[in-house]
Amino acid sequence: MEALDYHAEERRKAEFDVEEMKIVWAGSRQAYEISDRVARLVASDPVFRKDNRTMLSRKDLFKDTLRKAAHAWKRIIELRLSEEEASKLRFFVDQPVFTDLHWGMFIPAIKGQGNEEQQQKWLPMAYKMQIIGCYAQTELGHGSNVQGLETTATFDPETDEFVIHSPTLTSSKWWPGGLGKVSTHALIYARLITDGQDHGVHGFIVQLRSLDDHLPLPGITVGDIGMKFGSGAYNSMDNGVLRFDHVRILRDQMLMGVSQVTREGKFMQSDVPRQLVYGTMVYVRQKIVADASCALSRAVCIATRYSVVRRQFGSHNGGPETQVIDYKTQQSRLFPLLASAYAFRFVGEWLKWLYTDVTQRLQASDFSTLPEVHACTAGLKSVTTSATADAIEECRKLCGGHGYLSSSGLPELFAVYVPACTYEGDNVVLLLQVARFLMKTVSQLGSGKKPVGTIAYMGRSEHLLQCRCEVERAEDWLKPNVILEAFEARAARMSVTCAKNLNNFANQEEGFAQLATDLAEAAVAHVQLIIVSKFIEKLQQDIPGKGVKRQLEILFNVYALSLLHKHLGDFVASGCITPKQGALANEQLRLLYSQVHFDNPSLLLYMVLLLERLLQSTSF
Ligand SMILES: CCCCC/C=C\C/C=C\C/C=C\C/C=C\C/C=C/C(=O)SCCNC(=O)CCNC(=O)[C@H](O)C(C)(C)COP(=O)(O)OP(=O)(O)OC[C@H]1O[C@@H](n2cnc3c(N)ncnc32)[C@H](O)[C@@H]1OP(=O)(O)O
Ligand SMILES: Cc1cc2nc3c(=O)[nH]c(=O)nc-3n(C[C@H](O)[C@H](O)[C@H](O)COP(=O)(O)OP(=O)(O)OC[C@H]3O[C@@H](n4cnc5c(N)ncnc54)[C@H](O)[C@@H]3O)c2cc1C
Repeated sequence: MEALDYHAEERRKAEFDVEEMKIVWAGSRQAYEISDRVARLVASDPVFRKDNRTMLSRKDLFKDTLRKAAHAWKRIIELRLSEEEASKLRFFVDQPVFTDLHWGMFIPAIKGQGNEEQQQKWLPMAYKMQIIGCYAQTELGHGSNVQGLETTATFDPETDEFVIHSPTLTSSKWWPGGLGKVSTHALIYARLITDGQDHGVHGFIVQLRSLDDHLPLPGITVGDIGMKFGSGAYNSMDNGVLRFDHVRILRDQMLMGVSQVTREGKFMQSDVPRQLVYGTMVYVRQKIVADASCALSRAVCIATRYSVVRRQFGSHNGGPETQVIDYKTQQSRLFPLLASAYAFRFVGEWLKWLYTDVTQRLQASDFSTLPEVHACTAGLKSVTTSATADAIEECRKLCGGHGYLSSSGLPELFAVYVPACTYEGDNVVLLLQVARFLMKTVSQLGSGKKPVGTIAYMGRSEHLLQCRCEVERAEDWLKPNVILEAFEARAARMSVTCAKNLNNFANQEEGFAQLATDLAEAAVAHVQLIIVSKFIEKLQQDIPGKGVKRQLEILFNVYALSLLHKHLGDFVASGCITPKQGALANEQLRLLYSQVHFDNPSLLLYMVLLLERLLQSTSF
């Protein structure tokens, strides 16, 4: 049977309503219709072709990218696409490009950290793309340590200006996307200095290039930092280097939404947390979680199609060889990745809600959920991108030799995706931020301050430290409450143990440094609990369509039990489950794999419907 006939056969065998499942994946019928419409628009437009990307030189790739970006903008205007449709179109063009940063960071930063006048001045030009902006925070010497940035912005009361300067080689801005060739402006993060006093890092809008001839302005040295990982991939982006030699800007070019400098040069810190200067990073981190589910679903689509079509060994009496998807080892490697794509999809939907909620609260000067939002966005960005990067590599291996061919789509997908573990915050550094939040929560348990939200379980830690999971048979692991309690007990015990061990150190900072690895692991346990709990909440919603909820329940159990199996040591060490119960969980997982198999190609193939037009380079 031809591969495509087989796919059609597999779809027909689906035990669930594939059309309804597409809507679950998209988040709503409207979102699905927009995605499908824009995906067809991109796939049918030869300008957006991607199959030649890995064969182009860096220069031709960059020209091709600019051509696509210009064509995308033209189509957005011609078709009067909405902001959501335009964002989808940029996403489906699927090539790192300067507009990612203009729309994804430069504009959000002005909206989040600029005052009303600054938004009115800069946003209309940015929306019309009369100016192109980038987000220039990282320097050659500092990326993770934002408070270590060296670029200076010194207020000159004589002229009512800031002098932007790069005092050292390591203060050179290094990495900002869009900086190397395209951006006319940058959002520069620099040390604010007034009257000799250093007020820490703040944002400044600085023009880099002339709007007439695009040449760098006086005092500006700017360029591209060169080839990056792999051919094609992120080389379509002009990540750049930038140095300032006493460049003067007007005082009103400091973003004044969070803090201000008066005409007299007085620094005014509004009664808002200084960390709002980090707000754009929080915004992008929550977007990256949803993006992880998309990248992961692409890789899993490719690996599933291969696994369904590929046959190897097992022929009897000249009959067909065995489909590799029937091998238990292939299933145990592939199906948890399929389940993870859904898990990240759903937690990404929830995180978008959490971010929207905190944005509304901030407008009412309610900062109460800011710490939790920081911990959730940092932790989920870290855990989902690390898992997705590993999963794309696993999908390459699941496809045998073909997975290493560019035409499989996997090498390019891997090369474009893996920097997500670094940009918007190194994943370990972000886990340590989560750990800081967990330790602060544990330290306050006796204070009467009741933990709420995603950390509420910590308020039940006394019970959780004693609890024993009620599992006597494999099928007991199919109960969401049993799984949830196991994950809560593991997370609570790992955090409480770290807190106890920290008390053995006279100096908390020294303890934190010595126990950093344990703290990072406790952070992962906390974040995985969030993902599991949000999957359960999704399943508690009304999910229409024949068999759709049943399939999602199977995927939930595959996701949770494969994690439990992978981290069995943590669970057993926390005392909440016994080795025998761990073995029963693994037994249940094996049973689940056989159920996922019969529907798996349909589950995945409908995602292929949405994405195969985009994976034009996938040739098998
Ligand atoms: C290409 C595909 C893209 C997919 C995404 C799709 C769409 C996205 C849209 C657009 C983006 C497009 C492309 C994205 C791709 C590439 C672009 C990449 C851009 C970048 O990489 S920008 C630079 C990113 N850099 C970082 O993330 C730096 C990481 N470091 C930090 O954040 C900070 O240095 C730190 C680690 C948090 C430490 O900060 P520090 O001031 O020293 O604070 P601490 O002393 O550690 O803590 C003090 C206190 O503050 C709290 N805190 C810290 N951060 C925050 C925060 N962000 N919000 C709220 N609260 C915060 C912390 O918890 C402490 O609180 P305590 O109560 O414990 O005191
Ligand atoms: C493709 C790409 C695009 C980017 N785009 C932009 C952009 O548009 N704008 C921008 O401003 N930046 C951008 N960046 C830069 C990016 O934000 C930084 O690279 C990132 O924040 C990591 O910082 P770093 O490079 O200093 O890594 P480092 O912090 O030097 O990390 C190196 C190692 O040190 C470890 N480490 C560091 N601190 C600690 C600690 N306290 N405890 C334990 N371990 C630690 C890390 O875990 C890591 O293993 C981009 C980067 C890439 C790769």
